Amino acid sequence: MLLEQLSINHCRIIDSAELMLSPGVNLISGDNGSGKSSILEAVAILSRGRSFRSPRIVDVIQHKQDHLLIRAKTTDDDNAFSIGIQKSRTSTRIRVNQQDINTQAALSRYLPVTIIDPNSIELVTGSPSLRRAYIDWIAFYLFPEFHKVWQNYQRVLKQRNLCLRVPSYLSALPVWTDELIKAQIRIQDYRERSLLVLKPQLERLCERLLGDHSISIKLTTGFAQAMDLSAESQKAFYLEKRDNEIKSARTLSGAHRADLQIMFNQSLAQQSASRGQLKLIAISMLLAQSRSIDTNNQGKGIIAIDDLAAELDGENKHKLLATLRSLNQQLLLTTTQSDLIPLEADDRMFHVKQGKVFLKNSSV
Ligand SMILES: Nc1ncnc2c1ncn2[C@@H]1O[C@H](COP(=O)(O)OP(=O)(O)OP(=O)(O)O)[C@@H](O)[C@H]1O
Repeated sequence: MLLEQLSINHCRIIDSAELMLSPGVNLISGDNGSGKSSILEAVAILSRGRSFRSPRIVDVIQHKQDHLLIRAKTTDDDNAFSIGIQKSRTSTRIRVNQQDINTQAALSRYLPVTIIDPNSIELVTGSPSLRRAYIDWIAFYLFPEFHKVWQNYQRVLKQRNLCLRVPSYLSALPVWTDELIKAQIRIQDYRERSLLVLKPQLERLCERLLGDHSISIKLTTGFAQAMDLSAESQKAFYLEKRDNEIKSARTLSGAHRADLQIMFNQSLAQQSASRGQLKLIAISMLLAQSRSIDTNNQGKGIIAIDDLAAELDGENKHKLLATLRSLNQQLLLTTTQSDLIPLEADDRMFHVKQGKVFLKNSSV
């Protein structure tokens, strides 16, 4: 999938901008506060319905405007798509090829963007929900049916929690426990399969970016004790924990508590890696995520990096840029340094000044 054209209206400092993008490197340079990150924010909103910087859309909509509008033209093999999202404080309108569609997931299929920003380190150090979202993103793009399986799991979990919370629903607990058991066996299976695809990509990228340090990654099941996930074992487990769960009024174990355990030189990465190393681990994980969905090696995933140079020393920056070039994927890189990466024939350089975007010297 390639992002060919991006048009942004009323997104933070950007009133209106249009970018014709290269299939290779797109370098977006400008001073602090000029609007570089706002461009990536617009791409994120189109790809996943929300910004990576603020959970509230009201922060992103330009002051004195009541909505933002992001549109793009994308291509996949021989097909071209025109996609768009309009968001106000209270509503969202999504269009694909001139037709209104109902769900963000349907839009996301057209734009698999992996975003790396200075907070990406939280993928390693932050809450397990970030790592579940990370592995589920791969499953979403690799297995078209995964999204339905995931939605079903959320629905069943909600119902089961209701049984645990409301005494009059308690009699339905065994039914929803059985449903939950079935649903999480499926979720775990998709996650394991995604991890199998991810692992070799991650090993390759870590070798390039972290040299001799060893990295390994393991999926935990969301159950406190080591147990197999067979229906019988889960059933016995939930029966034993029934009173505890009723007291807590929620499901305490299961796929919604799963995690990825990231080991760095045989110790937990969060506890043993330096900040620079954590950043490189997170970048390796995110690049590997994007590589994982590119099963036919056609450059399917788009990689967007906000403030690439932040916190990396010269040598690591150099290694990262060489690695990015070798991936053969579309790249959107923001930087305050316009000479960050030597440009090649097909590359594009955009300059952003006070929310206006210029292609080299001409306004686009
Ligand atoms: N809702 C908004 N409406 C209008 N302008 C906004 C809004 N939110 C933030 N801004 C302004 O937009 C700019 C933020 O731009 P952005 O973060 O994209 O800059 P940047 O070039 O990435 O900066 P840096 O290099 O410092 O990260 C700031 O000048 C900020 O004051």
